[in-house]
Amino acid sequence: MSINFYSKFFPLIKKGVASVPFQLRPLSTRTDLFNVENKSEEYAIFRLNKPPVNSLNLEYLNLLNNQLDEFERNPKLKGIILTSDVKSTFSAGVDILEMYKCEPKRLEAVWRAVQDFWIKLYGSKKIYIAALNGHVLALGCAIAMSCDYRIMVDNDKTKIGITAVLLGINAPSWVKNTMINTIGFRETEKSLKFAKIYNPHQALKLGLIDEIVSSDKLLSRSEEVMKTWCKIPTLAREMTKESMRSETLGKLVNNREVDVQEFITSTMDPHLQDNLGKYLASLKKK
Ligand SMILES: CC/C=C\CCC/C=C/C(=O)SCCNC(=O)CCNC(=O)[C@H](O)C(C)(C)COP(=O)(O)OP(=O)(O)OC[C@H]1O[C@@H](n2cnc3c(N)ncnc32)[C@H](O)[C@@H]1OP(=O)(O)O
Repeated sequence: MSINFYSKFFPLIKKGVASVPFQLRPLSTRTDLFNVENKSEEYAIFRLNKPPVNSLNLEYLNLLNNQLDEFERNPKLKGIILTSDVKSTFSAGVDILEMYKCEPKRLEAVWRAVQDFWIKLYGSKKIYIAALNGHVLALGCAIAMSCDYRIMVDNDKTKIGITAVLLGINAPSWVKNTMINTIGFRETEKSLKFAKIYNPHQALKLGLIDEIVSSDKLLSRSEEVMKTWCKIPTLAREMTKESMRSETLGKLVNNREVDVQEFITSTMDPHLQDNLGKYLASLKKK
């Protein structure tokens, strides 16, 4: 049986494979905002690099989405280690400036790009290992949870979690489902309702991350895990991933318009705008 989980949801990607042979692509890609280092034919390291906190605005999301497509087009590539070159932060989530005093058209484009990113990442048949070098907040946490495995630095000051509710935001159902699939229903309910933020040891206990290592070992340990996973029979691994994830994935893929409208309506609400303004000011005041 031929299986291509990703292209089931993105049929056009198949066309890309046909028209642009991957052998012609450069081995490594470097932009100002991220860096892809091909460690072997089988896996690459993908480093986010948008200081100060890898916040995700529309242009950045589009850039990252293109790179995820690029990975999918390479049939020899089995896995990607996703990490950050920004000191002490993996990602602080969506760029709050995209949500504050925003134009509905732009907000819609941002949210569609966020959906695309999650669908590509959660739905990828490749192995994604998150090497969490620093804070992992809000959408950053959803991204980490969408990877297959999470390794975090051993630093008590490093935070991971989703505090959307403090901003007056109800996390979308695909974020809730991703978290439920990671730490279970009860812990997700407590985590989201009470805006819980965890240090690495608390997160490990909960199953939100899988391992803690010292910062100097973060990449070497991630590569060790990746090499082990690359030895697993590919087709069986892909089929297992698909069978574990297709139901959750389908809930957003088949419901994108409702999710977009809910996000726009709730974000444009004056109370939420007021909260966002205060929150931004508090971040700047620090
Ligand atoms: C899963 C999604 C759930 C619901 C979906 C609803 C849609 C919303 C999704 C989101 O992701 S909203 C984003 C929420 N993110 C946060 O609340 C994180 C906020 N940031 C922080 O807590 C901290 O910045 C930090 C990541 C812990 C890093 O702390 P540090 O002390 O190192 O840096 P500092 O706070 O001084 O920040 C530096 C600089 O960056 C600005 N900043 C921080 N986060 C964001 C952000 N998300 N968007 C835009 N800008 C951000 C901050 O204001 C500082 O700016 P300045 O240098 O100009 O002062």
